[in-house]
Order: sequence, then C-alpha cells, then structure tokens
Amino acid sequence: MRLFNTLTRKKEEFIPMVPEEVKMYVCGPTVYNYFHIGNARPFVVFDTLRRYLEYRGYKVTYVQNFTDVDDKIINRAKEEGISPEEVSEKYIVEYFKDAEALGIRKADIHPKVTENIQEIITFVQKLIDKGYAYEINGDVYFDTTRFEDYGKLSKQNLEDLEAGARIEVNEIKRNPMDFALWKAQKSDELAWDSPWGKGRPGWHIECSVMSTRYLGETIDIHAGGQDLIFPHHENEIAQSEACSGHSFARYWIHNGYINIDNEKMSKSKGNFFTVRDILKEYDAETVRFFLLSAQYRNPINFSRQLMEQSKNALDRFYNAKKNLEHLLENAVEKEMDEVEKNLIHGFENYREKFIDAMEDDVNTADAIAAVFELVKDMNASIKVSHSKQLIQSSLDLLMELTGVLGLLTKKEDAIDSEIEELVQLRQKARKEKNFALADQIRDQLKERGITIEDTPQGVRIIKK
Ligand SMILES: Nc1ncnc2c1ncn2[C@@H]1O[C@H](COP(=O)(O)OP(=O)(O)OP(=O)(O)O)[C@@H](O)[C@H]1O
Ligand SMILES: [Zn+2]
Repeated sequence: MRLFNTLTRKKEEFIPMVPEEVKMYVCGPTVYNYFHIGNARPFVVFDTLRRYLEYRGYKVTYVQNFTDVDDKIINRAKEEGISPEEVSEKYIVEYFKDAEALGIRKADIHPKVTENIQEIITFVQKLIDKGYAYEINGDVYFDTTRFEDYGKLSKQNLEDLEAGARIEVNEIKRNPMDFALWKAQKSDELAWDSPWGKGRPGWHIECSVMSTRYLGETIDIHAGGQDLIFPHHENEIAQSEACSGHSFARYWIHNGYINIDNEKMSKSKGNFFTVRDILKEYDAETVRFFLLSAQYRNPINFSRQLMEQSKNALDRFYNAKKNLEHLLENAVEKEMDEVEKNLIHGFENYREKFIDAMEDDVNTADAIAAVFELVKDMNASIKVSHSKQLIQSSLDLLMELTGVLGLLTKKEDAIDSEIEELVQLRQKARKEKNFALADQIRDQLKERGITIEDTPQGVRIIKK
C-alpha cells in the first residue's frame, strides 16, 4: 500500500516495522464541545484506514487520545459554573455517542492527559536533564535551537520561523519558537504538583508521552488534520526525538479540511455544524458516506447538495442489498453453471478495483466508485432464475467491500420491531378492507422514510 507521508511529501510504500503489525496514533479531540463535521473527518478516515489494514491482514494497535486539560475546557467550565473535569467527562460521553453513530470503532486505547501527568513530568524532566529544556519561574520550555531537525515536518527552517515570530511583551523564553512543556499555575485553575511547582502540561507534550507510553518510542503511523502539522506535530517530533534519540513516527498522515464557503470549518470561527445537529436531518451513514466521498487529502466543501448526493448514492447501495436479499429468499439451490461462474468472476474484478483504489493512499472516492460499478453490474445481470449460490456470493462481495468502508452496517431488525408492527397492522386493515386506515399507516411509515411495496412474494419494506 502507498501512503502520502507528510515527512517526505511523497507517496511511499507502506512497510510497518514489524511485518503484519501496525502501531497507529491519531490525535483526538479537545473535549469541550460536541464535535463538528470537520473534526469528524480524521476520525472517520483514519478509522477507515484501520479497517482496511485489518482487512489486508494487519494487526493494528490504534490509540486516540482525549485532550482533557486545555484553556478551552477551563473557559467552558467557568462559563457553565462547573468543574473542568465535569466538562471533559460530559464531552467524552458525547464523543462516544456520535462516534458510534458514525461507525467509528473504539480505539484499542483512549488515553487522557489527566491519567498521564506523572509520565509527562518524567518526560519533561528527562528533556531538562538532556539539556533540551529549561525552567523559568515554574514554566518549562523546549529549547528549539538545541534540536537540529526542528522544522523538518513542516519544511520550515528555524531562522525563518524566528524572523516571522511575534515577540510578546514580557516574553521570558530564550528563543521565539520555544514552546511550553509545562505551565506554572497562574490563579486557582487546575494544577498538579511537579518539581517546578504547581502547574499543568502544555498541549504538545501529551501526545509525545501517550504515544510513547502505549505504543513505544517509534510508531508506524501518526495521524491528524492538516492544521496539526505545525506547530503540534513539529513539536511532538522535537520532544520525542530529543528524548529518545530515535525516529518518532515513520509515516505522518494528514487529512484535508472540511470547508464552508472555501474556508476551514472551525469552532473558533463559528462556521461549523456539529455532527449532533446534522444527525437530526441525515442518517449517520450518509454523513460517513459524505466524509469518504473524497480522497482524504482533498478539501471538501460542506453543502446540502453534497449531503443529498451522498444520501442518494447510499440509498442505491441499500437498494441493491435489499434486492439481493429479496431474490435470495426465493432463489433455488443448484450448482452454479458456467454462465453463473463467469458472472461471479466478473464481479470479482470490482474487488480488485476497490483494493487498487485503497492501496493508492486510501482513495475512498475511487473505492466507492468501484462499489458503484459492482452494484450497477449486479442490478443488470442478476435474475430471479439465478441460483442461491450466485446470489449469496454476490451479496457477500457487496457486504465485504462496503464493510471495509464501514457502510451498509445498519441492522435492519434493530430499528424495526415498531415498524414491523405498523406493517402488520396495515396488512390487517387491508384484509378488513379498511383502506383509509391502511393508507394512513402507509403515510405514517413514509414520514419515517419507509416505503411499502406489495409484491407477489409479500410486502417489501424499503428504507431510506
Ligand atoms: N475543518 C476541518 N476539517 C478537517 N479536519 C479538521 C477540521 N477542523 C479540525 N480538524 C481536525 O479535527 C481533529 C480534532 O481536533 P480538535 O478537537 O482539537 O479540534 P479543534 O482544533 O478544536 O477544532 P477547531 O479547528 O474547530 O477549533 C484534529 O485532527 C483537527 O486537525
Ligand atoms: Zn496530538
């Protein structure tokens, strides 16, 4: 598989350190709000990369942190008159609700900063001992001039960066680009005891520490949104490589933005839609489909039109699945003849196309296109007269490919006991020739996105 590595700005063949095993770290959310559809993009695309790697036989260890110590959390806590812990705990619960809806599987480990304070202190102390960090008035800073490779990820050199840096009044750092590893407590905010007095960790150090603690000094893939390349990931590299003396992450993968009117969607600009709100209008799989409809490095402009397109496209996948299931119910078991075997063989070409697309830097847009072609071909060539074997293999293939994308996973039966009941009621009404009631129930179902078709084989339920 080839992945675009931000470190080299090239698509490279992906070769993990240990054959068949992948250690992967994804920068997680700062938990002070519901996440927006821009934030959802890294979670969904890297979840898809994980699913694909597993599909190809890799054992993936996946870590995604929660940033539960941050100024934004502290401010939100003040606004709401609750403690910062209450804010972060609440939004971690809410994160899992939306993530589950979007089919984002849980990471193997979801560490929090607050569970890693001792480890952070030890890490910072080691950087001081090695001469890479210094303490002033209870703050600890990383000395960027001591780390030769500073700027290697964002392709900037330290002199240019320093020249462009704004010099703040009361600046106590030695160099303009030095950044905080530990921040002394200013008032009564959240703080922990440390060798430098009461304080709390800076932002960047947490990911260096958690990645090292849970995955080791060198990992295979470190991922996040493009806005994290500088300074967050640049600083992570500086801290980690200064501390261990080894390469920190071998492949740096960054997703492009979800934009609104060609501007990055962000909480600070206020131009965002939370996933929670979008889910009131669209099904969660439609949102996931939308996020996968472009290759992960390309920007996507969020629009209702694109959401509608995603909805329609996903409906076509679901309808293909329903058709196959329906045919399966009535199909006969018989040996596949040559014609059927050739059909299956033809369908399998789409699996190859799908894999080629995913191998090429996780091109989910082309992978989805391959599933489309498969669906089109199946719709055109599978007939009522075909064998159970052929129909089952076709359905399995469709489910195999969409499963890698985390699509077509809706459990029909789970939503349906109530709907089933309404359908039964309508049948009964029809039998009793109470057509007014039957129509009323049909309209009621329609409002919930359910269409009913009366076929010779019985009632067919179609969901949007
Ligand atoms: N518009 C966007 N499109 C794609 N990814 C984004 C977008 N905005 C944020 N991200 C990514 O979302 C992930 C979660 O980050 P985090 O919760 O810290 O968001 P944030 O930086 O507070 O969001 P914001 O930029 O809206 O303030 C990060 O990987 C970040 O790069
Ligand atoms: Zn991070």
